[in-house]
Amino acid sequence: MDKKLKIRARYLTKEYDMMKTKSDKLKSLMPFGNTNIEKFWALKGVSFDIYEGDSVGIVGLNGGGKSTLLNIVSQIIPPTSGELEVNGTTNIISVGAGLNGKLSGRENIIMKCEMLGMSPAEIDEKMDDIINFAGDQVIKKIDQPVKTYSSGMKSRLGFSVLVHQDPDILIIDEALSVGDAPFFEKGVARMKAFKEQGKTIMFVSHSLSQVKTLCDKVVWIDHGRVVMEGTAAEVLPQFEEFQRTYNKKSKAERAKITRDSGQNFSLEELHEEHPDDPISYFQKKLYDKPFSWPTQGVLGFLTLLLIFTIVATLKEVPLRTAVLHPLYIIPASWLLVIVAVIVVIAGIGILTRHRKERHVLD
Ligand SMILES: Nc1ncnc2c1ncn2[C@@H]1O[C@H](COP(=O)(O)OP(=O)(O)OP(=O)(O)O)[C@@H](O)[C@H]1O
Repeated sequence: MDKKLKIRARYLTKEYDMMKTKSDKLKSLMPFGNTNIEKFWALKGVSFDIYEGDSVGIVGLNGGGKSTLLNIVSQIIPPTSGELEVNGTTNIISVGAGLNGKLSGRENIIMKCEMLGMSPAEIDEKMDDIINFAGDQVIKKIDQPVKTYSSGMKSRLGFSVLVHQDPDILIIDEALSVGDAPFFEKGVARMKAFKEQGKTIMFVSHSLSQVKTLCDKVVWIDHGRVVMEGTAAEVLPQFEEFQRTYNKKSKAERAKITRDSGQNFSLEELHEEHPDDPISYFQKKLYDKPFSWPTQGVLGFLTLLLIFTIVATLKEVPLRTAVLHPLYIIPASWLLVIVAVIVVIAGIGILTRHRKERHVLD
């Protein structure tokens, strides 16, 4: 019988804003300011199919895009473009993800279990098992705020909640790397049990021996692209060889490779590489598109009109009179200030754009 397709990814991309200063953060909140912020492509067209019962390891160098990919598959963050189909309920575990630092360990267990649709009676029944599985350190601090836990303790707590659920697809980011040997063995035993039940697993780890133990397929991602996929025996030796060579490069060389690779990418080029696939795979999702200049102009005009109407209403001046004689409602000195502010904002925009272009050319 054919295995069911669980996850189908086509040309997933992710573009992040590189917010370096407070003003970048402010700009990113405004529809008009976002276009000047430096961008970084963390994923550049990742495609794969994962079937029921597959246990897939995602390997790659630091910053290769593994966590970004898992967060997209778990639907925690949206992709910039591409198509994702997930058939089944997913659950992600990464260091501290989804835990609230202000709540105690016990309250976090309740919160996560409720979010996963468990009833209070079910949560009560599983509570002791979850706490015990997380290990001695967590047991001792279970009624203290999670912000006082080490990252390893947070991860073990999250992992323990995960393995006491019944999701179709388990998505695990580095969770097993932070435990001691007994925790790792318990974790591996649970994962193997999940595998035997036919669950689908996606697993990110820097420990290649963990990947070898748990995964029958491996996808190697480097600088946002799939380099190779196959069995652990096929992929891991080549990845290790690549890792050895890469690690010989200086820190500066590695930083340059990452920076260049994050910037030298466009959706148009990706489409040119795959001309037979639907154009919709290579278009930014609506929420990721910056407003075009004409749209920005129309929105700016409508905003000013709204402010004008509000001021006219507050001053009880009929709108027609206010339009014909704007100085009735806005004193000339205010007008001067408004014009000056607009000129300064436009000037800063032009200057930062000019600086950014120079920086890219340098
Ligand atoms: N929110 C963000 N804003 C800007 N850049 C980001 C953001 N999150 C990740 N990045 C960048 O995207 C790239 C991929 O990051 P990601 O965490 O997905 O890689 P990774 O393979 O999981 O890395 P590691 O193995 O070190 O955990 C990195 O260069 C990272 O600096």
